[in-house]
Amino acid sequence: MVTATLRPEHPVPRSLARLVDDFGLSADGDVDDLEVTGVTIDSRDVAPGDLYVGLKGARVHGASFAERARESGAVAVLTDEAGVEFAAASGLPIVVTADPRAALGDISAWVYRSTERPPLLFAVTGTNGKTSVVYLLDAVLRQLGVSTGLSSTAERRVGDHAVTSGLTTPEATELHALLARMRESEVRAAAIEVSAQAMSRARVDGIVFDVAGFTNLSHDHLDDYADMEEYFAAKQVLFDPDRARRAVVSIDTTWGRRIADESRIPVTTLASGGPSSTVGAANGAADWTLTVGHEDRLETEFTITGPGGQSLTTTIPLFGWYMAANAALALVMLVEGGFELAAIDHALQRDGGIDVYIPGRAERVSGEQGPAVYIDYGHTPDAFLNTLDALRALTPGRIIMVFGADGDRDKTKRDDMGSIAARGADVVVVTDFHPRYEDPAAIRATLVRAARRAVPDGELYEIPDPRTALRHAVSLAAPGDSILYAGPGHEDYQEIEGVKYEYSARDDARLALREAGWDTDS
Ligand SMILES: CC(=O)N[C@H]1[C@@H](OP(=O)(O)OP(=O)(O)OC[C@H]2O[C@@H](n3ccc(=O)[nH]c3=O)[C@H](O)[C@@H]2O)O[C@H](CO)[C@@H](O)[C@@H]1O[C@H](C)C(=O)N[C@@H](C)C(=O)N[C@H](CCC(=O)O)C(=O)O
Ligand SMILES: Nc1ncnc2c1ncn2[C@@H]1O[C@H](COP(=O)(O)OP(=O)(O)OP(=O)(O)O)[C@@H](O)[C@H]1O
Repeated sequence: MVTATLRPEHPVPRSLARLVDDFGLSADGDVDDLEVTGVTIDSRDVAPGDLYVGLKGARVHGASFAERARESGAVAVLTDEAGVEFAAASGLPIVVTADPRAALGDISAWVYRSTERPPLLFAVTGTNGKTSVVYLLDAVLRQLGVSTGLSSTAERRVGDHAVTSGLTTPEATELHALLARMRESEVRAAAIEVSAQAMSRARVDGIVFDVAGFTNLSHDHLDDYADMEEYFAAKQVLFDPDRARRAVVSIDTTWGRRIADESRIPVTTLASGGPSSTVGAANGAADWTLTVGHEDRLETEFTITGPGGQSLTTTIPLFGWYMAANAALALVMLVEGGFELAAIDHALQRDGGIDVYIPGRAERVSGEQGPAVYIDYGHTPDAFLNTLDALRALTPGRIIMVFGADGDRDKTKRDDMGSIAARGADVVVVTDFHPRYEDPAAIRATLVRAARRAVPDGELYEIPDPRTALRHAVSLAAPGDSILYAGPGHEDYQEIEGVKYEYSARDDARLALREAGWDTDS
């Protein structure tokens, strides 16, 4: 599936010969009179006037798509030595550099002039909470009257124009095009989600963020990284002076404490406490602290208190300590980005709290009557721990949890996911998520085994089809109960053996509720 990208609508042509000179590249073919108006690494995304970059991939060399790129209007190819042979048949001039991926950020910035008058740039990294913080930043900025842009796992957005995202963090070509589009649209501030993979694969190269935020670090992606230390190191790079000017770091995990201690940029710390906190407010050493006030299923009240006793009390229309922690991080990032706390307070009081919608994050799809049903994007042990802990405090009845695990992704987290679900919920329904190329029965078996080991006599069902699993959960639920369907979040597909089948958990849950005679949110 190729997703749409946002590019400048009125690109300014750049001389290819000048690019070759400025970057010390070698050219095979005549580049003298050529101009480029864009750059992409995907032949399916080529626009007329593009420089097509053929990257060596895990499956195939991108240069082998040069002919397709030419048919779509590419004017030249940039590739490595190995790619020259593949690109030759296209007849396009070929520009060569030893490591095109390493050059991609700077070259994209040059083509799109994206570093000229950029918006105020916020970056958010961490295992869980990145998307949430990005949406929270965006919401408060809008409430302050600022024109915004964002890049998240769910969507890329410039003003009110949005497209669905492919990756969490776009490749450098797409990201610089997005920033150029933001400049065209007079966007003043942008929030960008930065994954560890993005740092490891040079996707945010060529950008210096004004404020970088760190949420937390917990078990995930150990298919990509050898261990937690390597995973941490990938994220820590964001807090170097050539990547970010200043940082706001949650020190709820010891990893955050390390970033705060080891970083060479100014760091403001935040302590929120909470169930997975390993440091927390208890050590009293943070610049800002979070206190959670009244909580119910519809909103959470919280206070942040900072240097000199300055404070702000507000609400988010979401449940859970962890969402308040995400909001606190967003607010402190805004303060570090130059917005005055008093102005933020004024806007939030005027609007009755933070006016945010985060697609598929603890999103309630049920109505007033019947069980509460939440669709969530949680797919890590720590996400399970936090959402279940928050839900327990708000659920007078039973918690029924429906979940599966990603195929072809970190298998080592499945045991913890199964056992945390069994311990935190009253009933678990194990189902299929995205099996990809793995045997779905084997994925379920691991989750079921872990759940049984943790709670041997727990109520557990194994139902492969997610639609049937959800209906079974609804049939078990009564008013006062909560159903937490963790995994699919905002997604509108299920991926099986390379094919993405249409499936929206949010829509299906609404349908299942109506079938059972309960009302829904819409
Ligand atoms: C493991 C990994 O990172 N793979 C990425 C990699 O794929 P690949 O090396 O297999 O590429 P390939 O299919 O061999 O193709 C080689 C080149 O040919 C190009 N191509 C390919 C086919 C075609 O028709 N035309 C074409 O031009 C491709 O754009 C690519 O440049 O390059 C592709 C192009 O950019 C990425 O889409 C792909 O990300 C895959 C989809 C992926 O799942 N990545 C994950 C690990 C990831 O990055 N995740 C993080 C989120 C983590 C979180 O949950 O927090 C993220 O930031 O999204
Ligand atoms: N601060 C937090 N601490 C722990 N878990 C959280 C936190 N914020 C969100 N979560 C859980 O993680 C899930 C994913 O949240 P979110 O999408 O904001 O994180 P993310 O870092 O963007 O993840 P991804 O990159 O996979 O999209 C949520 O649905 C929730 O279950």
